[in-house]
Amino acid sequence: MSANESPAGQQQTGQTGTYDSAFLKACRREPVPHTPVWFMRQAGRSLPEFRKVREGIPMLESCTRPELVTEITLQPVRRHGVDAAVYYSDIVVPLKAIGIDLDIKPGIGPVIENPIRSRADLEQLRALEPGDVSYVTEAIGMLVRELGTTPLIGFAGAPFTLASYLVEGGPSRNHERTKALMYGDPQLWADLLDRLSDITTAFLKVQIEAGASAVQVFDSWVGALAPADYRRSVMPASVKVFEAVAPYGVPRIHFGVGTGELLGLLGEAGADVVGVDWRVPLDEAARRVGPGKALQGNIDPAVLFAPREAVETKAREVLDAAAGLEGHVFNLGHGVLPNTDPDALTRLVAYVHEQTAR
Ligand SMILES: Cc1c2[nH]c(c1CCC(=O)O)Cc1[nH]c(c(CCC(=O)O)c1C)Cc1[nH]c(c(CCC(=O)O)c1C)Cc1[nH]c(c(C)c1CCC(=O)O)C2
Repeated sequence: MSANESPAGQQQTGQTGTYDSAFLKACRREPVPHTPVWFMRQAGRSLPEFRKVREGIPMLESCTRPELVTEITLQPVRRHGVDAAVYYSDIVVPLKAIGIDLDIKPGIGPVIENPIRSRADLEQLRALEPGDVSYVTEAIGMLVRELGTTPLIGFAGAPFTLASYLVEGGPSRNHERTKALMYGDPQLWADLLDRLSDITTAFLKVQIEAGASAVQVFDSWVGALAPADYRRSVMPASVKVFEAVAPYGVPRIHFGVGTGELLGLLGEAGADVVGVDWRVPLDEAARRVGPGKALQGNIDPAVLFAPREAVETKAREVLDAAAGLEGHVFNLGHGVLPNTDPDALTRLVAYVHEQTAR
């Protein structure tokens, strides 16, 4: 039995040697040698070595170059000693790959040339074929060889968060056009989310088949919804994604921001691990999510700008709140902010490892 096989001998992942890693054990709610740590947006602008290799290369182009993707994905693993790598890409990469005219504008985010607001617009959303993102398969192949026993997390945007970009045409504070479509034309909305769930699923499958050891679904903006609306108009599409990737047996993480009132439903949607932002302490989050799930989180990313002692006090609070959990993956409550001092992240990883060594 190789290290990436379960006791039953079932092949769990294409990435050899990661099965016994602290990160995957925590996701499976098994005892761990230390609490595993990784950071959302760990690969990116907070690192000088990232800015150096990305110089002059637009974001979306960088995602199509396997050697560059491999280097950027490895940078935070080398520097911080995190317990998992997160694949360098973006939630809009599969949309670009099926021919949607979009760009990622520095300092703004994804901007869509022809937003989707009518039934005719829906035709822009064709199915994603693995061949559309062959660079992802190639990059993950290179990465899993380089990473050894460090697991690689693949990811995709959840249907609601992708829909918000597509309908608004770009980032939005209030998601008003998105909600207008959701309330005003429920059938078109349902069809839109259903197509997006197939694209999200296809993108996750490519990453798992290439060797990713876990996947995270980012529903970053879903906290804008009331629970009843989430349950009726969004949850079915997310459930479909989690069910479709379940047979692979890799842990599925489900993350959103401002989801205090939605945590129970996020748990119900089917993931193995629920990501929690900094607004709800993890012990309370565990009560809301219910049994049988690991939790991920949840230090406020802005805390990293405070002096070391304050960061450690906050990290200690997170660890204390997590003490009774079935499984805990330490993370921020949202992505690393661009101006974060990388050394503060390195120190935080060391602190969590040292405080939780068993
Ligand atoms: C909502 C969302 C997006 N993209 C993503 C999400 C979900 C996570 C979240 O909630 O923060 C996911 C994402 N985007 C990126 C990653 C890389 C992997 C990692 O986490 O390290 C991940 C996981 C790279 C990126 N994605 C982006 C950058 C920066 C752009 C650049 O370097 O040119 C990176 C490194 C751009 C992007 N792409 C998006 C935004 C809002 C932005 C920021 C715009 C800006 O402030 O410049 C859409």
